[in-house]
Formats: sequence, structure tokens, C-alpha cells
Amino acid sequence: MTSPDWHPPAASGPLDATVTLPGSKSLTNRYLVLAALASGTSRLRRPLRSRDTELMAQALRQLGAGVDDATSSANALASPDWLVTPATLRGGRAIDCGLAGTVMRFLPPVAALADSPVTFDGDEHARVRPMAATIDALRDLGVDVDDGGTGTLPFVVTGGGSVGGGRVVVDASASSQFVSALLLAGSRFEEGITVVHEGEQLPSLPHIEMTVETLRDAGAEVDDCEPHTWRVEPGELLPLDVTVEPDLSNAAPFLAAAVVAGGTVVVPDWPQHTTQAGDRIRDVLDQMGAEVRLDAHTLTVIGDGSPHGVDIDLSDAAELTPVVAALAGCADGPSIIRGVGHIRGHETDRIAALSRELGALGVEVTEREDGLRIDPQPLRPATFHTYADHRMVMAGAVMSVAAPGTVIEDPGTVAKTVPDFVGLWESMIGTSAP
Ligand SMILES: O=C(O)C1=C[C@@H](OP(=O)(O)O)[C@@H](O)[C@H](O)C1
Ligand SMILES: C=C(OP(=O)(O)O)C(=O)O
Repeated sequence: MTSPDWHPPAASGPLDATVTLPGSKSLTNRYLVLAALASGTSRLRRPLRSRDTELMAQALRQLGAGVDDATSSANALASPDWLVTPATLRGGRAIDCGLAGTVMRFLPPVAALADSPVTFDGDEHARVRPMAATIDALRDLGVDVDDGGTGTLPFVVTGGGSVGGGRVVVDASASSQFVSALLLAGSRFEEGITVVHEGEQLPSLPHIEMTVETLRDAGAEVDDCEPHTWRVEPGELLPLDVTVEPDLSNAAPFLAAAVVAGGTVVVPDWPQHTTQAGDRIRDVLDQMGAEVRLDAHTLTVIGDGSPHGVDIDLSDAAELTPVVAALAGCADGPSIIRGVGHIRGHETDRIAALSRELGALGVEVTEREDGLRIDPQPLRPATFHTYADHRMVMAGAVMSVAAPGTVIEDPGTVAKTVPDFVGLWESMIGTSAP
């Protein structure tokens, strides 16, 4: 069911806002998986509560783990902590992946450890997302996967209680998540896991680094010395007590708003060290002419209302593409975004969707095999369609700053990662002064 159209308010002048972002999707869902495979109860502080993470929590419960709310003593206003209690994994369940890449990729290797078959399915849009690398890798490891020959959801994983593990070759050109998935479960395989990527490209590498770092946080022995090869030794995972960083990719549309409207947007709790790919937004905004300052734990972005065009490779932070493309559509010159061909397999074909929707607002967009060329033109408001893609809602919101009157279709889809996006956005725009 789609949600009613959203009419984002127009900014009446420069912004002066502080925006506190919810937790990182990628970190929350990695911690949940590792905690469910650990040797004792874990505490996740300030986890993201959104559709993707609730789906992960629910799936792990179905596999036998306990995932329970616990009030956070540190900050009663923050989302409740999650206490995760591992248990012997059980099958015989049907898991709903929604449209979450992290659920559909990370959980099949976990389900292979369960004692009976586990069925995976998801949204209509999920059924066209690439899954073959996960399915083939599991089969190479001796796990039975019945996908009816499609290479996509739905499928049934039958592992029989244990996985031998060993060396497996995957082509992760379509998603880094294929590598992360095998590594996350790999320490529980009898021989651990060695994953070798062989393929044309490896997008979103920081996300694999995040997987390696979170595994090490849980005490796993991981060797990533050799390019495109990762080894996780078999062994116990330790319980975690972690605080989830804010989601830096989800900060991007708010920071971009300062660049388009002019003024200042501040994001508290920005980490000094992070494996989040979204941290790349600092460099992108700097290249587009914004003043970007990271002091202690606060990121400040100051814009003058006139972003510059850029020629930029976003292969390591592909999830930023929709917001950066929107910013480029409001810029003072042309832009090229390179290295992101694989985002045709994200929540929707993002290259086609951005081309169509920016085009409807007047921007000249050329689809390239590996990205987009964007030539800004005078903008006109229009309805911005969102294709069940949370980041299309974010891109549309950025465009609405430069093209007031723009209407966002199905804004509710943003609940995939930021359920309160509309509220946060409207509060931020409300700080604009004539
Ligand atoms: O592992 C993760 O948490 C993610 C990996 C990336 O996927 P791709 O490698 O498919 O780009 C990223 O775009 C996605 O939003 C989250
Ligand atoms: C690609 C994304 O999500 P997923 O984790 O579903 O792949 C995204 O959030 O931009």
C-alpha cells in the first residue's frame, strides 16, 4: 500500500538547523547477526529502528534468537536498546526480507546453520534484486538451495544444522553484500570461511571493511591482507556491548539541503573514525563548494545556495548516488557520477529512476553504463516518483528545495531506514529565515 503524497515545505531563506539522525542501518544489521551467533547475550545501544532492522530482528527471532527491547539508561529519549540472546538455530520458518539487501544477503548463510529448511521471500521489488552469488556460494559449500532456477527470491535454504565451510569463490560485482554475508556467518562454519572475489568490479568496499571490523569487535580472527580475499577462522563470537553510530548516508540529504538552500546544518555525534561509506559525503560536499567542518563529534555544513558540478567516482559509497545526483541537478554546472553501474540492482534501477525523475523537473540527464551525466537546467516543480526506494524520497526532498512545489509520491517508503524522515525534514526547513 502506498502512502499519501508529501508536499515538502519550501525554505523561506537560509537554514539554521541541527539534525539528530537515527542509527546506521548497516551497523545495526551486522551487530544483530553477529549477536545472534555469539556465545552470550549482547546489548545494542541506540540501534536503528526502521523497516530494515525490524525485519532483521524478526527474522532472527524466527531462527530462534531472542531480540528484546531494553530501556537505555544512558539516554531515555533514544530508541530502546536491543538485547540479543543467541540460541540453537532452528528452521521450518518463512523469512520476510522486505526490500532489505542486508536481510536477503546476510541471513541465508545463517539459515544454512539451522536444523531444517528456511524459506526466504520479500517485496515485489526484492524479487528482482541479484541473489545468484549467495545461492551459488552456498551450493558450493554443500548447502541445498532451491530457487526454482531463478537466481532470485523466493528460495529455500536447507543446511541441516552445520556447514563445513572452506574456500569459496564469489563474483561480488553486483553487491559487496555477497562477501559480507559469507564472512558474517563464516566463523560458525566448521572450517571457517575463505572468500575470494573474482569479477569485473567490487563496489562499496567500505561495507566489507565494516564487516571485518565488526567481526573483529566480536573477537573473530579475520585475515584481509590479500586484496579481494578474506579469511575468517572458525571459533566462538563474543557477546557485544556496542553503541550504534548515526547513519551517515542518511545524514546526506539534510546536509545537501544546506548546500542548496544556503545556511547551516549541523549533525551531532558524527564519528571521528568510522567504516561507514556515508562518511564520504564530507568530501563530496566539499568538492561541490560547501564549507565542511568536523569538530570533536559535530559535523557542520555551510552552503551558499549554489552547489558546483563535480566529476566523481562513487563506487565506494554507491548508496550516496541518489542524493548526490539530486544535488548535481541543482548545481551551477554539469556533473558526472561514475562507478555505480551496480545500483541498477538496488531497491530499484536507480540510474533509470533518477534519470526519469530529475528529467521530469527539467534537468538534462544521460544514463551511462556506470552512472549518470547531469546537466542542470531551469527547474520546474513536478511529482517525484519514488519506486519503493527510500533514497528516491531523499533525492526528491533535496530537489524540492530548489524546485518548491515539488510533490513526493509515496514518502512512506523512506521508513526502510528513516521512519521519521518527513518530521525531521519539516523541522529542518522550519528553521529557514526570510
Ligand atoms: O552491506 C551493507 O550494509 C550495504 C552495502 C552496500 O551494498 P552494495 O554493495 O550492493 O552497494 C550499500 O549500498 C547498502 O546500502 C548497504
Ligand atoms: C542499497 C541500499 O540498501 P540495501 O541494504 O537494501 O541494499 C541502500 O540503502 O541504499
